[in-house]
Amino acid sequence: MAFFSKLKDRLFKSSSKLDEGLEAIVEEGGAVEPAEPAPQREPEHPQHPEPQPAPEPAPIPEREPEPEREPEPQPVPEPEPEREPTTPPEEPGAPPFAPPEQPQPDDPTPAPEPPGRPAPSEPTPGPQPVEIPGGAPDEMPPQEGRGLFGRLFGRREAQPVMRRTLDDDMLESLEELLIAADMGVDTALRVTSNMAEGRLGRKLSVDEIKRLLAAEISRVLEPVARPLPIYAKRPQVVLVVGVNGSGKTTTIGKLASQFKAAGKEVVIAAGDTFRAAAVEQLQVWGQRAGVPVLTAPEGSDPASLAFDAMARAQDEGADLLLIDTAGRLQNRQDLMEELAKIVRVIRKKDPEAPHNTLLVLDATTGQNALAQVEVFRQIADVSGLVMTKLDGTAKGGVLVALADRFGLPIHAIGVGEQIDDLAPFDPEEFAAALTGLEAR
Ligand SMILES: Nc1nc2c(ncn2[C@@H]2O[C@H](COP(=O)(O)OP(=O)(O)OP(=O)(O)O)[C@@H](O)[C@H]2O)c(=O)[nH]1
Repeated sequence: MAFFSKLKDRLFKSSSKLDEGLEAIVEEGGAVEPAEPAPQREPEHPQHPEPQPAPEPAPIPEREPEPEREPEPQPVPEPEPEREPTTPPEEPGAPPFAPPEQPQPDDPTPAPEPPGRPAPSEPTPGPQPVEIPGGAPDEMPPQEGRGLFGRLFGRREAQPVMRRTLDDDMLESLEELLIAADMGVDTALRVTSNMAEGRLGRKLSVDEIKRLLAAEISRVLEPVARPLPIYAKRPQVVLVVGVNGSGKTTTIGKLASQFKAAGKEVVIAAGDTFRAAAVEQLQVWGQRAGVPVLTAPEGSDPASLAFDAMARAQDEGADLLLIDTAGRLQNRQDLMEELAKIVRVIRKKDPEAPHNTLLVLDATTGQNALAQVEVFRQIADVSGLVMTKLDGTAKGGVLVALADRFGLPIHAIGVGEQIDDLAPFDPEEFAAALTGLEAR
């Protein structure tokens, strides 16, 4: 998958850190095992768990008559009000939105399975050992290392490989490595104890450890990997919150472009009226995407802009209204009041709005992202996360900690500044990239 290699290249810092750390751990107490007789055939995808085809984005079907749900009185939109979702658009760009939500407890109509993505798995009650995907890969030398006969007939020559016995010392080193990779203490402990479950005393190579680690990480991430749901509601109002510089404006620009490319009518409200530069930046994105950007004079009331934008989006029958907001956490009380006011006024137009409140987090802030989630959950009704700047940071592990701690849906990740550098969050892909496993 094209995005995988991009993600892997760009997560280089995180994966190389883990790579090097794992090698050091195995070398420290390991020994080179003599070559073993090799099995006859090499699996097609020795490097990846369950060699399945990569999940493909599903197309957005025409907005068609879907059974209207009876509006229910919902004073607080938590959990997310379930509406009829549509499905996501085709390539290009694999937009990070659209597969329908899983049925909510208050929804009498079960949502259809999201195409192209397995349903989020139930949280596993306790540690359950996962199979090392791909079997015993280190017995399999790379293609170049095989003799002509081996290559012709699928036989291969075994090569010696360094292995270390999984014991308490090694687990401790693994924990430290994961903590250093910004996974957080609790998550690192949970992941390593799951890795150890039923495997203490086993000799493991670096590659086997990577597979185990990737499988455990993937298991933590799976339940939260949910693309931004698209509702039949018009306009679907998406409020975008986050601290200054986290990537809100860029994310809105990317989303607007991708929605527009998928045939949706989008309106943007430049609600950060305190930063002229942010407004200009949004205007540039809007021009690029061919999406109107509503602005207001610097320092004016963002709530009144949001109200106007809502009115315009309704008048024009827009599918989506994306509202940018200020991220001045220095004065939390002000920001809380500002966001509350925005919500209050748009609810005059649609009592269920905003339909999504996206918190945009900058991966380079590492563990600080956890604190930001705590704060924004207090001041806004955060319904999902977007993590930006996963390119060029060694702190990608924080996403695993976020998933483990909050369980909030992670809709998309940003790995660059270009329009197509926002993609749906794929847990397996991410885990493989983070641990430095090869592409499937
Ligand atoms: N490398 C990289 N840079 C990003 C990504 N997303 C955003 N950026 C950059 O991060 C910087 C800040 O992004 P903005 O979108 O302006 O952030 P913001 O949250 O809107 O910031 P304010 O307007 O100050 O509130 C810009 O230079 C973006 O180009 C990403 O995924 N990767």
